Amino acid sequence: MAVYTDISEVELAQFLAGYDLGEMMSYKGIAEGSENSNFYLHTSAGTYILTLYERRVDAGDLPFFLGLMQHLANKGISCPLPVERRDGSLIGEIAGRPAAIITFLEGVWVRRPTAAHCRAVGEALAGLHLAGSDFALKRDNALSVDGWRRLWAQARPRADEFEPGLVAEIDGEFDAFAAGWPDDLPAGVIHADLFPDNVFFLGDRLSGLIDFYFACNDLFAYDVATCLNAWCFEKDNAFNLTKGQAFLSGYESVRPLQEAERQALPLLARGSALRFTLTRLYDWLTIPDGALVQKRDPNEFIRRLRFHRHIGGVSEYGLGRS
Ligand SMILES: Nc1ncnc2c1ncn2[C@@H]1O[C@H](COP(=O)(O)OP(=O)(O)OP(=O)(O)O)[C@@H](O)[C@H]1O
Ligand SMILES: N[C@@H](CCO)C(=O)O
Repeated sequence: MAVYTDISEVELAQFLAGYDLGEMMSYKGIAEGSENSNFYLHTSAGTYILTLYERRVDAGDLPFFLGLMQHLANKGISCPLPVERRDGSLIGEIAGRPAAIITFLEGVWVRRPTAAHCRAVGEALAGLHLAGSDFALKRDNALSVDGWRRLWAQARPRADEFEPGLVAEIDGEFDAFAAGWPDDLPAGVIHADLFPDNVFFLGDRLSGLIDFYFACNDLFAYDVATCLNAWCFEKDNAFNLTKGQAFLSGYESVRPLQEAERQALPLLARGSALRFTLTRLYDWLTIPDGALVQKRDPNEFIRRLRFHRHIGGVSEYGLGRS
């Protein structure tokens, strides 16, 4: 599910009066996604996505997210283009929530990515990093080490209910980050959540990137690490070297990694695995059973975290292998 806020036809008609999108023909809630409320919107001008921004999105960040999509789309990245309102702004309000309309992208997300998909995602991620380099707005990563500490403070008292011993294990992770989290690697605009459900394909061809609502300024290699976690592990949580190699060689075909970025990958991948462990654990502990929201399993990322903690060297990700 992701329709937290329902809207009436009357509310929608009033909202659409702020746009040059012709007559409303139909709209329908979208079940997928977990953060915001999304609707397919058909008007006489075409098909669009209407998003109402919910709990994790700070309205003050919307100019960054929507401006970034506009910037990237203008640079040829296939991502949704926010539709301007009659007054030139990108953000309106419906049902008491900030809301925007963005263009509809063709394609489907792949449930079982192949190495070819992973390679295409690597190329697209590097393309995004380059295209974002001259985007004027800045946004700190609210879900980096300090943000993880805040989430952990809330989840920690009950974390051993999820898995006995988790409190001690995750406390230990924070010690590792305090000792060595890098801050001097190449940085810029990152997507920060480029999971399979945020990448559309038409066959093997990548047709678009969506969901820029965690985008921020941070290390490029952290985004690489997140994609290794999101794309290159199997359903049994085993790392797939062929996919790792395909993803990394796709990325490096557009933007080669510096040696310091390569060497930082195990720690960055641990941090990224912790980030998704913590948001999932927080949701697991706070979303009531029976709520319509789909809860994602923290265990998948606890397992990834353990994998990265014990990795012997970056060749185990497929770097430096031909
Ligand atoms: N521009 C678009 N074109 C086509 N479909 C879209 C577009 N944007 C969103 N969707 C559809 O809406 C769904 C949810 O979108 P999105 O991933 O942005 O939501 P979210 O609530 O932020 O989810 P997440 O849990 O991934 O953060 C997508 O899986 C897709 O089916
Ligand atoms: N992609 C995230 C959800 C949005 O942050 C996850 O799989 O936990």
